[in-house]
Order: sequence, then C-alpha cells, then structure tokens
Amino acid sequence: MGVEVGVRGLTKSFGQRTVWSDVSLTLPPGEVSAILGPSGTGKSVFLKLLIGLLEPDRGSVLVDGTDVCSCSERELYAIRKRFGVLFQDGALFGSMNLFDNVAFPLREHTRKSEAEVRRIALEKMELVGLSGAEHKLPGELSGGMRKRAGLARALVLDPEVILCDEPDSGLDPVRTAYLSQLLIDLNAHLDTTILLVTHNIEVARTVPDNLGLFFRGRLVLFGPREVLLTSDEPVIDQFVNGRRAGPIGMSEEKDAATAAAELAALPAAAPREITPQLTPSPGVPERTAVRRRTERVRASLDTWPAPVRERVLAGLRAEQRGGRPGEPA
Ligand SMILES: Nc1ncnc2c1ncn2[C@@H]1O[C@H](COP(=O)(O)OP(=O)(O)OP(=O)(O)O)[C@@H](O)[C@H]1O
Repeated sequence: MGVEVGVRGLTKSFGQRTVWSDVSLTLPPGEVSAILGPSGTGKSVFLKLLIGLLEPDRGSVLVDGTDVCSCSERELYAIRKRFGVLFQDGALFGSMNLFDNVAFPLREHTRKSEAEVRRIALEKMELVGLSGAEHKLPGELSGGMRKRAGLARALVLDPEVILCDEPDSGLDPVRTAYLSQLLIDLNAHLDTTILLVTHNIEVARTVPDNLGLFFRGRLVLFGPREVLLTSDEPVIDQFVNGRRAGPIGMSEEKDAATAAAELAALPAAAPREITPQLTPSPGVPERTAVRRRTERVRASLDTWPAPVRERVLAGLRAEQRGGRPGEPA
C-alpha cells in the first residue's frame, strides 16, 4: 500500500516573496488527493518540496518517520526512490524511444538484469495502454501518449507515492477523460498514494478522494472531496464551479469590495452537487482506498460544522448506493 505523507507547518519564500506559509496536511495512504489553485499560487513548488528538490524556510515533510526537509543526502536519495513523479510535459528524453525512456530509472537506480528491466518496462507500458509503441520517439507522439509514457516511467520503481503535475494540461477533453480513468485504475491496481495538481474542474470533481486549494499565500482548506465540492467558502466555490464572480481575478486578486458585489449579484445558490467519483473500469479490482476513506471520513465528522457534516454524510450515503446525493435510496 502507498505511504502516508505528512506536511507540517511548511513555509516557502523566494527572496522577499512568501509563496505560502504554515501549510499542514496529510496525504492519506493509498488515497488520491488533488491540489487546486490559481496560477502562481505555488502548487508546483509544493510538489518540489515534497521530494526535497526545494528547501522550505520552516516546516517538515514526513514520509515514514523521515523528514524530507532535514534528512541526510543518503536518506533523501532513498526517499525519492519511493516517489514516482509525472512532470507537466512528461519530461521525456527526446532522443530516446519510449521503451528506453520508461526503462531509464530502472537502468539508473537498480542493478536489475536487462531481461528484468524489459519485463518491468513492458508491464508498465501495458498498464498505461502503450503496448506496441515501444520504438516510437517522443516527438512522434500525441500529448496524451507522452503523458502516459511519463506515467509509465513514474511507475517502474513501484513507487509508494505518485506526484502528477497537471497531468491533464494540453489534453483534449476526451484524452483527459481517459487519463482520469487511468489514474483511478492505477490506484485500484497499485493502491498507491497519489497527489495531482490540476486546473481541470472535471478532473478535480471526478478523480480525487481529497481536495485542497491554495490562495493568497495559504492552503485555504484540505479535506474530503465532499467538503470542498459543497463548500460555500467564496474562493473554493468560485474555483470548483469555474465562475468569474468571486475573489480570483483574471491576472491578480480582485479587491474585496468587487468580489463581494459580484457574489451578491449571483442568483440564489442552487444546492451544490457532488459529482459522482469515477470507479475502476470493468475487470479492474476495487479500490481498497474507498473503504478505508469512508471509515476515516466518518471518524472525522465531528471536526466539521453541522451543515458540512450533513453534506458529507449525504455524499457518503450516495457513494455507497452508487448514485448522487439527494437521490432516493
Ligand atoms: N526556483 C524559483 N526561484 C524563484 N521563484 C520561483 C522558483 N520557482 C517558483 N518560483 C515562483 O513561485 C511562485 C509559485 O510558482 P509555481 O510554479 O509553484 O506556481 P503554480 O501554482 O504551480 O502555477 P501554475 O498553475 O501556473 O503552474 C511563482 O511566483 C514563481 O515565479
């Protein structure tokens, strides 16, 4: 099963500019989580801190008792091998064919025989639907295929945590839907902890178990999908519904008075829908994370205000029936 990642009191600045401060969250083991937020709010920086590519001003990132932010180089090397990272552009080597790209971490970080490297690389390529494309060069592929190749490469060392920075960027809606399904199927097969960064509302609504949002230098909220998808916090509501009205402006934050006037002019809010989460494809095992998560969320209900608790419970009940909240059982 995937490992838990605990982020405690993390603050990051570049020079005088604080990207965000005092960020704490826990990525539950084996669950899929997503971080949202307008451009420039520090989502990619957050991913880099998780794997020790950047150092924080303060705070810790705990993986199995080791603090990524203060451990030795040797420990960091060992921790990084437990992470698989899908960078925004797939980060493939242009001169290597897909097979060699996918096999690269195995040849670089393990002493496996070439036969073993071949077996593992082909298995992961099959898992992401790239069988038969081994000899293609990245330049000959569509964006969707490059993403899937990047994902196969992120999987070859059997990571306990997968980080995906905007896996949907540059993909058409159909390819994005396939990729979303692939992430859910991978999670079902591997039970790996997954963290996505995404701008895509459909992905945010249908893939993750947990959501968080960065805005104005802080993590506004991180919690179960039902909480974020029904939140009446203006910036969360604006983001998950892709609306112009609200605190997020085109190029910068709006002033509070403009945002408040826009929100007041909106029609009375309809009850917020929790879009059903994707389930594994036919023939793929069940996601064991779902049962664990339901228990975890039920156990945490007391920590939420009463109206939020009601909405979360409605969401959980609908999930168990395989329907939408509010539908008759
Ligand atoms: N190595 C660096 N040195 C200095 N500033 C940096 C560095 N890396 C990122 N930043 C700054 O940190 C801020 C957050 O950047 P980041 O790329 O994490 O944002 P993001 O939320 O991922 O944005 P987007 O959604 O557009 O990808 C930006 O202002 C960026 O310019």
